[in-house]
Amino acid sequence: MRAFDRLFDKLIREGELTFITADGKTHRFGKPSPDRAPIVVRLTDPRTPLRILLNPSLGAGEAYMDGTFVMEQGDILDLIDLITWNARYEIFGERTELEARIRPPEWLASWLRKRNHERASRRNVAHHYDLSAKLYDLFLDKDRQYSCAYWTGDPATESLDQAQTDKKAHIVAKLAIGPGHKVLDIGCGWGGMALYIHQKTGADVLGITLSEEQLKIARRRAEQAGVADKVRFELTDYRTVQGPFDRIVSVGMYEHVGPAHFSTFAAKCRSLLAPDGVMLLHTIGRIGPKRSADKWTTKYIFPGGYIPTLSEICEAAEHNGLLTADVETLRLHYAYTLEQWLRRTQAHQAEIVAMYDERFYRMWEFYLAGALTGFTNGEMVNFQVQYVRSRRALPITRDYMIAEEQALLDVPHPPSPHMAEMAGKEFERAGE
Ligand SMILES: C[S@@+](CC[C@H](N)C(=O)[O-])C[C@H]1O[C@@H](n2cnc3c(N)ncnc32)[C@H](O)[C@@H]1O
Repeated sequence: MRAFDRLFDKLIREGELTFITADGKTHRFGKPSPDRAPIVVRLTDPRTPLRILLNPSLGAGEAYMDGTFVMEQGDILDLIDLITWNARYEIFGERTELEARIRPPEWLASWLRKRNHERASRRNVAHHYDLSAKLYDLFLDKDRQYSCAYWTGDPATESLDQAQTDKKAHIVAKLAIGPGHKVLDIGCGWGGMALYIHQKTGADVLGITLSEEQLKIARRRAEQAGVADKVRFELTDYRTVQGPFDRIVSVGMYEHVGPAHFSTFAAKCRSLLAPDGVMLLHTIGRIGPKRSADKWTTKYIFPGGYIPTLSEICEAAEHNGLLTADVETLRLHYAYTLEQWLRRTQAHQAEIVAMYDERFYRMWEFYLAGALTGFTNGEMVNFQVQYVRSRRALPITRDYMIAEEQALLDVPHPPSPHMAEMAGKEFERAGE
């Protein structure tokens, strides 16, 4: 237990954390804080401290799933928040002494990292997205957007549905889509973005996914909306889709690509994009140095997952003829989104346990709580990166984005003069 005590002694400075171990002993760390209620965890299996030392997130995550890591005071979000808050400057992301001694260094880990070839990608996607659609209904918004929402109002009172609608508008505005355009949505999920694009712009859209469950639902939605000839969905890997497309959008999919394939992804998008085309990539990103995803997450939640840094994204684009026209960092939007997903999951605990079991429920709760703190205390943000092939593909200022977004949201706003310039037409300001 000495190494375990040393680890938490070093780590917990603000707030109070107590472990009660299987032998009934109490190990208290940190000090009381006016901002944080004390947290008490009972470890019912004597092996858990060692498992945590060997690999903190894997050891704690598995023990939490197994029910041998029991929250006696506070919930799992309070605990992960306390740990990641304290760790944010000191040893965040560094290894425990024991872990460092037995695990390969980062260069070797990244060399050994599994490549997401096509068969592996299909298997990885099925692991996560072919879970029951009912599970996703319980915690996502009505349109089943499974990516960071865009909060324009007060996140305490704004609805998740509104923030997800605003996300779609924010992205589509950056694509400057016209009615005759052909649009590709790489990683289309349950089809919400593709249907929105067609409904708002009249463009033809092809959405691709590797999840059979998502495909069935997306196709059914297009049929029910009477637009199945305009909004098509295919079970296709990004590497095999055929172009060209005037616009490409990819939201929350790049996290599945993996660093060994960033260049392939960029080259493929370049080859699919028309010469005056525009692409918008929306992905979770890492603000610290390159690092593999943690072991618990890749084992239980996103096998093959990898969170890119902005430099990795940009390097792949630069080497493959995609001009980065615009970058936006969404710093806290995913924290607000994940908080809603976590609270909804917790509110539906009984249904989720009935659908799967206690262990699955605790796994899902641990996943969302851990992800949330990644965006509040850790190294996670969201990047929206806009690409073009030609520097003349878009207006020269960003005004068109604001005008387009407001038009999509039906907010009265004078259209940007650059929109007319872009369309090669005389601009007429409404009322003039
Ligand atoms: C987090 S979901 C995002 C879904 C949707 N864009 C959204 O925002 O709700 C990731 C999507 O990427 C898709 N995906 C992952 N790897 C893929 C690949 N190699 N080719 C095509 N789609 C892939 C998954 O099938 C899934 O639809």
